[in-house]
Amino acid sequence: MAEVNRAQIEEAVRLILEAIGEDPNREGVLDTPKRVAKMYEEVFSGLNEDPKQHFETIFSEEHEELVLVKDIPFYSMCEHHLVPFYGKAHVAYIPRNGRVTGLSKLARAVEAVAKRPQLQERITSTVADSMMEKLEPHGVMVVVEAEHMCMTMRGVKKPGSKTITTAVRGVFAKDTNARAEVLSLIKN
Ligand SMILES: Nc1nc2c(ncn2[C@@H]2O[C@H](COP(=O)(O)OP(=O)(O)OP(=O)(O)O)[C@@H](O)[C@H]2O)c(=O)[nH]1
Ligand SMILES: [Zn+2]
Repeated sequence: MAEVNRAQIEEAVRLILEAIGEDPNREGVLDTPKRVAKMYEEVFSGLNEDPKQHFETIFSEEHEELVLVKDIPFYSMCEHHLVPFYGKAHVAYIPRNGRVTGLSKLARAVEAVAKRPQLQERITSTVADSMMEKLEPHGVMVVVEAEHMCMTMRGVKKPGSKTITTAVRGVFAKDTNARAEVLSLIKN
């Protein structure tokens, strides 16, 4: 995939500054195009990353029971408005055939998927599907809760409103108790 084109972003930001009626040569904003380009390179770095690559680390460990990493903070950018949405992701899975991955890899996958223009639903399902494909577990459950700045600072203006999305795969799709266990652990 193409790397971020910083010069092009700088040019675009200069144009935006001009278009909103700012003077792009004013001292305070002179370096803003450069700063924004650097920031976009950072916040969109996930475009160059396949979340599945993080699940190459597999330990052979006979634990065929729940693993949950909860309260993984993330920041993403809404693909409709390019403003942030952010919150927490909770990632659970039940390993199979000794295919246990590193705990940090669950957080790394969330990060890789979040750092792109995104929808909350797609973050949730992409993490779940990547884990299903690479770890072949009994099941995966991903819960994401977030606040969308496009709904708080503008538009409908509903600060404090939270969006919760879930993706359930494998055993979690069939077993209400398995889902309930994860939800109660997330709440406590
Ligand atoms: N499903 C989904 N919608 C999102 C997400 N982030 C932002 N949106 C919504 O995307 C929609 C875009 O709606 P449009 O009518 O095309 O754009 P808009 O006129 O700016 O909409 P308003 O936000 O209602 O002012 C809005 O309803 C946003 O709330 C997300 O992660 N998932
Ligand atoms: Zn938005």
